[in-house]
Amino acid sequence: MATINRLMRLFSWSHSSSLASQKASNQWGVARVDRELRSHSFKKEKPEARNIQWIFLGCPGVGKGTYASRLSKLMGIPHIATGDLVREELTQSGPSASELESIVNRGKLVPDDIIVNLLARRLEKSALKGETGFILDGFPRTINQAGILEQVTDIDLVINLKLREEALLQKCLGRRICSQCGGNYNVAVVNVEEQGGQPAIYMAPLLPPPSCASKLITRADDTEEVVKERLRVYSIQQNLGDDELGNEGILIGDGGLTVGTIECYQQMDRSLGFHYLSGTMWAGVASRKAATDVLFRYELEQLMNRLGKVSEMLDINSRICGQHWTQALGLGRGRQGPL
Ligand SMILES: Nc1ncnc2c1ncn2[C@@H]1O[C@H](COP(=O)(O)OP(=O)(O)O)[C@@H](O)[C@H]1O
Repeated sequence: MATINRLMRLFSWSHSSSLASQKASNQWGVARVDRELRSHSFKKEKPEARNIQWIFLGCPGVGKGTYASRLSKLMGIPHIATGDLVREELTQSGPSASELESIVNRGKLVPDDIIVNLLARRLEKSALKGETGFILDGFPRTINQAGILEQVTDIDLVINLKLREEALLQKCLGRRICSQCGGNYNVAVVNVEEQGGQPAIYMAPLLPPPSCASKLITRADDTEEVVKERLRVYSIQQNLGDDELGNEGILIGDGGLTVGTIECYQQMDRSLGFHYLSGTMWAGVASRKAATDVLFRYELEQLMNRLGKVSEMLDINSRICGQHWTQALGLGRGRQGPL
């Protein structure tokens, strides 16, 4: 049975449950997962029988959504962003939506039980379509979420992206969405000076086509005050996890890959199994701006075509990753709280 189906057996408990009833019943959590696990056989699937299961983590504005959605299109694997699931939920009317809206618009994290339930519903849709893999974006964000995911999936790769706070703030404030087609753009020209040994960062804007230009809207939680709060919440998670995040393992990046640099993309390529092509891809790339442009111009398409079967990719990944991602996150040590 597909991994997603196993996830669904675990996650599906009340698709119609409201925020209030979920809170009242307080029935979601690791204890419940443990109970469910005991009543089912959760034999892990053979990697060759399913598609990839990757995770993109990183601060608000780091670009994980952009990168994940591009990979998703290229590989034909669903891109599941928990932030999008939350925003979809906000379009529903009712007391749950307004309570959720107040959490999101204050820059806080949505409680684990709600986010897990939203994810379960999304995965059920995937399962009905016969999809067997995913690129998860923005989940897990707490140790509890990571523990739940770990119990029901075999995560192949976790990519942890990072960027200096000045650049993150500029990127979040520059984000725009086309109210008609839903396309994501960024009007900010990110230009952060070199400081204390940290390299300068330049990122060109990602401008909309003329057809979207007059229909751009800004997310309600992308105001300076809320972005700063989201970055603060995220940095608490990072600080708690940094000692483990730096470990070599399936969680790639030394405490996170700093995006916007050639090295980041090279390291990401290697980790995704593209290392044997990096020499060709990066030869002659002279500046950071060029590196960013090259990455997106290539769209990784040619690389993916040459990469071949998913099983081959998994094999490459397992050779790279000496340590399981939960170990890298310190889950084995009974830690609780945010990542
Ligand atoms: N895994 C999660 N756990 C808790 N809350 C989440 C999670 N994913 C998304 N959210 C909520 O949705 C909001 C928007 O998420 P997202 O679009 O990923 O934004 P960003 O990464 O830019 O902060 C978050 O600020 C948070 O309130």
